[in-house]
Amino acid sequence: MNSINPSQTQAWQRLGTLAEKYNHLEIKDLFKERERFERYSLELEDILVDFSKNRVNDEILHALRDLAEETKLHSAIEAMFTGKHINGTENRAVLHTALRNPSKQSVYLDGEDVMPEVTAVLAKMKSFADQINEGKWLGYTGKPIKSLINIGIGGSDLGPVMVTEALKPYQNPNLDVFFVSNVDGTHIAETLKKVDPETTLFFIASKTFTTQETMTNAHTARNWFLENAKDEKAVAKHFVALSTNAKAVEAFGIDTQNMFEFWDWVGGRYSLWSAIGLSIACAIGFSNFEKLLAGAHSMDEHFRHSQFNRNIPVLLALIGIWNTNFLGATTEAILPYDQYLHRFAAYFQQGNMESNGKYVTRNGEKVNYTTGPVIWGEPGTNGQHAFYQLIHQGTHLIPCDFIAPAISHNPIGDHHQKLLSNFFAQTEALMNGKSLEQVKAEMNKAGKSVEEIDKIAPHRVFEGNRPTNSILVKKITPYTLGQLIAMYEHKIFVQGVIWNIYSFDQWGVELGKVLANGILPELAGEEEVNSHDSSTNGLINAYKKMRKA
Ligand SMILES: O=P(O)(O)OC[C@H]1O[C@@](O)(CO)[C@@H](O)[C@@H]1O
Repeated sequence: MNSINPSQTQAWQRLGTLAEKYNHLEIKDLFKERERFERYSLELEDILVDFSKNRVNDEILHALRDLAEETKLHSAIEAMFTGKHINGTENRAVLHTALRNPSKQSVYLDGEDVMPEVTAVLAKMKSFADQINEGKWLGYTGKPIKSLINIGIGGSDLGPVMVTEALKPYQNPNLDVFFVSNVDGTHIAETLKKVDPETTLFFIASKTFTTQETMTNAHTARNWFLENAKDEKAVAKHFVALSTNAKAVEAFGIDTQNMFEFWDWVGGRYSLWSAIGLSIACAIGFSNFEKLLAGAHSMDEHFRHSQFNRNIPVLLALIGIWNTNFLGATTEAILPYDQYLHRFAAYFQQGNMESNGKYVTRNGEKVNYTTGPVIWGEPGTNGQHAFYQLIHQGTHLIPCDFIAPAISHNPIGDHHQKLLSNFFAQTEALMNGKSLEQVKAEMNKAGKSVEEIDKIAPHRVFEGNRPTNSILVKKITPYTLGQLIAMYEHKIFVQGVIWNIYSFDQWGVELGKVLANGILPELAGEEEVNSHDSSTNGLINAYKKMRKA
């Protein structure tokens, strides 16, 4: 993969000049062009992406596309889809796109077609999910499974949680699905209270099968189960493993027949399409899981074959780079106006921040520009009553992605229309704002005194000119959700290429874990700890003192 410092490209220099030239560019003024919405929005099947309410014009977009060309984005896209080892520090390919390749057309990795293995695992997942959904997978007392508990964390949890929540309308009503991720004993304790060991099946989801939280929870689950079942042989009916590490699975005591494998070329935060998605396939049925894959594949094809000026992930990525590197934004909000999508932003906290939260380039040098943004967000309209004050009148520039379905799964009265009126109004308000003159006229009309107007009016001014993208989806279905997730995956990929960083490793999560493993034994016993700085020593010793009191 090419390793070009973006800040040294002509396009980047040009963009810097344009940022000065258009320093006072007002989004609302750009709408003097009647066709702006038509020219600055794109559709892919039932998804409309409107990026017209951004501080970009044709000149800026042209320079952004030049940046994509100069940083060799085309060849980087092909390198990913064709199994090149683009995860440079781990010497791995990045082929989550092969997991959603319905044609089964060959995808070669180091000369070997990966599709036969992918197809075999999907077939095994289908067989298993069908047995669960048809009540044919029986527990140790002969009862069908009713409760599924996925034990995993990070990419082995966030994707299954987000998707099963987003697709709850498609969930088998005879199945309860739970997710345990936190090593805080409360998480598994509260979950086990809700289930019967005779009818519960555990998914131990871990790419490495070594993650401290997951293995701790898995052993707790196994002990709880055996306290009831008494017989080790019963484990095989109630535990399956989703992993790349057969040796560790066997050592844990799960029959490798009950292991659904995936591969090191599937990143954890890109793994919901793999065996990690088994809890999804069971919850919503395998045919819906296939639709999820098909939606993602549709976005893959769009991304791989569309010209950059008609390419949704590329344009979202480039506008994000304009906001981050030339307008100074450091965070991005994802605001789904859909309660079922309440874990969507959380999912892309890992997806984006664990991919592009990097400060060293692929050359091993420290970057001289900003890279991955902080991702956050909550469903609308709740966010409007929590943090929209800052988005509208704060000192931070916060680009927002507003997402909404045109059709609700729960059309109760006029609820959905009220939700959508807010969805449409917020981006309009963030763009247009409200001037001092408008505020004063309103207050004057309301009969406010001159003193009150002079005192209060400045606080009621909205500067506006705050950039947003609006993503309108006909309905959140397995297919459209697959498209949405893949859209963001590819946006993140494009930004990583342009920022010249490795988006598919996560060395930054290691140090804390190693230090925690060192502190763990120090917490036992009563002797004072003095092996750290005074703060860490002080905290540990205070903890010990509190426990004694
Ligand atoms: O699936 P596993 O191997 O248990 O890893 C869980 C998560 O832990 C990490 O923080 C890596 O250590 C994430 O990248 C990953 O998704």
